[in-house]
Amino acid sequence: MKKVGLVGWRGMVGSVLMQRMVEEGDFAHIDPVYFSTSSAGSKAPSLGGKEGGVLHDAMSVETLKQMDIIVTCQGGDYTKEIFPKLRAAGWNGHWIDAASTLRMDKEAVIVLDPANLHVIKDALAKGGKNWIGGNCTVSLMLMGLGGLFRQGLIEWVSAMTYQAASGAGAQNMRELLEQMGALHEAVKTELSNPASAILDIDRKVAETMRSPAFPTKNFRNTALAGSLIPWIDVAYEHGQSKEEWKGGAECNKILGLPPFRSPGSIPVDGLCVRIGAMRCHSQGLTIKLKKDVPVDEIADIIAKSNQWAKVVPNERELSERELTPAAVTGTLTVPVGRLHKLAMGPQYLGAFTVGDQLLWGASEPLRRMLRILLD
Ligand SMILES: NC(=O)C1=CN([C@@H]2O[C@H](COP(=O)(O)OP(=O)(O)OC[C@H]3O[C@@H](n4cnc5c(N)ncnc54)[C@H](OP(=O)(O)O)[C@@H]3O)[C@@H](O)[C@H]2O)C=CC1
Ligand SMILES: N[C@@H](CC(=O)OP(=O)(O)O)C(=O)O
Repeated sequence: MKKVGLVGWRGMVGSVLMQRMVEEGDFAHIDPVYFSTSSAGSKAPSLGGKEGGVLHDAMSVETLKQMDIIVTCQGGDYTKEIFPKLRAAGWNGHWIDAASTLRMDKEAVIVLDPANLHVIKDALAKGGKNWIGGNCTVSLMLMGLGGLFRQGLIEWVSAMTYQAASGAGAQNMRELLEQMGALHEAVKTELSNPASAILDIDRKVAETMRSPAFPTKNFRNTALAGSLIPWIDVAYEHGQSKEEWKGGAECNKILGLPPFRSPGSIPVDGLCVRIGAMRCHSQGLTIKLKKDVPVDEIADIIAKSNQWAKVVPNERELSERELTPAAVTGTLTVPVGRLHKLAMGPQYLGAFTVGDQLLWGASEPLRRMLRILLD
């Protein structure tokens, strides 16, 4: 049985991964070895009916070297420090990683098997060893629209995103809730009185979210609750944020197309915005099709692209009920709705999609890559 080193298993992404591995019976196929950057020597968890033993030092190249496969959700700094040392020490095992550090490396494949099994299989056949999970927004878009890409129907995509607090980390999810609580606290007396003036409530809410006492440390001194943040990650190039750049760069790499902005690649671009959802990213998509395809055919292609993509008819009640973070959170379903031709012409398609960014956006592609290596 393959020795699989698990690093970052107790973090937010790692915990979701462990939960999914238990649900899918993955532990039955591996000999799990747990690592920690902070508590080596302590008791490891026992998951999937397997005794975890003790935690090993995640910084020890000597111990890591004994693994056949390493799965890490520990983060980019860890990858930057440990991965080159491990390879330099001659380790030839498989490295499965949630962090973005290695994504654009020539040797690495960005894994999302429902969309790019062919790319994964090609790389495996050529001896590939580095398997990196994609950016959450990109993976979720491809889970929803994979069929249209696969059939070569897409000329370009503009993705306007509505990204959840979880993408910024566990502390940000907590801070969002603290902000919501602070806003409610500020007006709870007025709210309990149906006769109170809404503009007074609104004024108090605005004062509260602008107050220095409002909890904003994790969101870089900005309110998210009752507001939004129209910038995610660092500035990159061409006026894009890095999150926006990843849309084009990673999407093309995942699909095995030429590099973003080079001939033969598909332009993917748009604005990435943080909103007050907990862990589901949503995207409003404008898609230029290569030809005029009827909407019912498009819906059919999307519905058949994988078992998780689900078409929501373009109707008000169904969209309100099924095409929302509240409906999707904690599930693997990726609904795609609001499908209709836009006023720009018959080749322009509007769509809206939602997905859990801790599942398909982070942990699930890693878990599935592990199974591809094991099966
Ligand atoms: N957040 C996201 O949406 C996404 C994240 N990623 C990648 O995954 C990486 C990990 O992200 P995320 O899971 O959010 O990071 P976390 O901060 O939740 O966890 C990372 C590590 O922090 C340590 N840690 C310290 N204190 C705690 C605590 N109280 N509870 C749990 N862990 C703690 C753990 O390491 P130890 O046990 O060694 O102490 C843990 O493995 C990111 O850096 C990113 O590269 C990828 C896609 C999406
Ligand atoms: N940047 C994403 C989350 C994330 O971790 O992305 P990446 O895996 O590309 O670093 C967000 O903020 O929603």
